[in-house]
Amino acid sequence: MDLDVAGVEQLVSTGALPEAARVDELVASAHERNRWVADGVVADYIPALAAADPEAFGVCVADVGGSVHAAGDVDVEFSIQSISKAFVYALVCEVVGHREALARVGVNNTGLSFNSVVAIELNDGHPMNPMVNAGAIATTGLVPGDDDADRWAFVADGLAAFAGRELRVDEEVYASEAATNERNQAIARLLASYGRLDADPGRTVDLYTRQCSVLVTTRDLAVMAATLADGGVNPVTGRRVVSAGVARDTLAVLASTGLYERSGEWLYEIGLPGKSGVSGGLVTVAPGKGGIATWSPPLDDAGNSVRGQRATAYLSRALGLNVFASASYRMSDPRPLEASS
Ligand SMILES: NC(=O)CC[C@H](N)C(=O)O
Repeated sequence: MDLDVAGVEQLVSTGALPEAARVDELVASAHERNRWVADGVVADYIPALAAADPEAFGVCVADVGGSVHAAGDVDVEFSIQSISKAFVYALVCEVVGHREALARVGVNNTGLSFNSVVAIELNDGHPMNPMVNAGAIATTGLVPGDDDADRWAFVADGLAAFAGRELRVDEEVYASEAATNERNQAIARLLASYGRLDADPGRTVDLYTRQCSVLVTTRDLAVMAATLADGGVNPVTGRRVVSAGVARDTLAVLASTGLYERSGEWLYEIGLPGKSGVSGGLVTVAPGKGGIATWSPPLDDAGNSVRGQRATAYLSRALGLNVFASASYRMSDPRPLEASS
C-alpha cells in the first residue's frame, strides 16, 4: 500500500523524542496530511462495527515522561478489538510466565489472515502466536480465576491499569459479536480438539469477545502503548502493570505478528512493534520513548487501518523512531553501496 512518505526524511533513532512543541507539530501534521484519504472499508462482519464513522480520525503520541500530544478525534470511544490481544497477552505472561506462554501459544507468524482456521490445521493444531484469533483465544484460556467473574476482573483490571483509568464494555458491540462469532467458536473447539485449550471453549470465546468489546479512546491507546514502551510502567499513573521482561517479550511478539500477514511489510516500513484492530485502532511502540496510537475505521484487506498506517509511517520517520535507523550512521548518506566496501 502507498504510505505516502516518499518525501519524508527518515530521522535516525536517538535516545529520546524531540522537544514537546515539535512532537505536537508532527502529530498535527500526521493528522492533517492523511485526513482526506478515502481508501479502505469499514469492517462489517461484526454488525455493530458497520455503524462506525468512516471520517473519524485521531492521532496521539504519549511519551515515557507522561506527556500526551494529540490531534483529531482522540477522545471518542470505540471498541478495542484485536488490540486487546497485545495487552491481555502481557497480563497473562505476567502470571503464567513467558516460557509457558511461548510453549502454549508460540510467537511465529502464520502468514495467514487473523481468523484463519487453515493456519491451525497447517501447524498440527498449534495456535502459532497470540496476535491471531487462535493464539489470542488460547491466551485468554490461560487467564487465571475461579469463575467467570474472577477471570473478567483479571482482564478488566489489567486493561484499566494499562490505560490508567476504568474502562467499560460496549454492550452492543459485545452482543453483536457474541451473536455472530461462530468462526471464533469453531477455532476454540478446534484448539480444544488438539489439546491446546484446557479451559471451556465456549466460556473462553465469551471472555475473549468481552475483552474485544472494551471501550477505549485513541488517547487511552497511546498511554497503553507508552506503558509497554516504558518497560511496563504506566508513565501517567506511575504504576507498574507488567514486568520489564514481559513488556520486552510482548514487543518482540508484536514486531513479528502485530499486523497479521502484513507484519513483515510493517516492520520494513515503520521499524517498530505495532498492533492493529478491526475497529480501526492501531498502536505502535517506540521502546524507551513512547507510544503512538491512531484511530480511523476504514481498513485495508488485511484488516489494518489505512489512515493509521500512513500516519504512523510518517511519525516513525519524522520523529526518528525506526529502531533499525541507528544514530551511528546517516540515513541520507549518498554513498553508493559499492563505495563502502
Ligand atoms: N482483527 C480484529 O480486531 C478481530 C477482533 C474480533 N473481535 C474478532 O475476533 O474477530
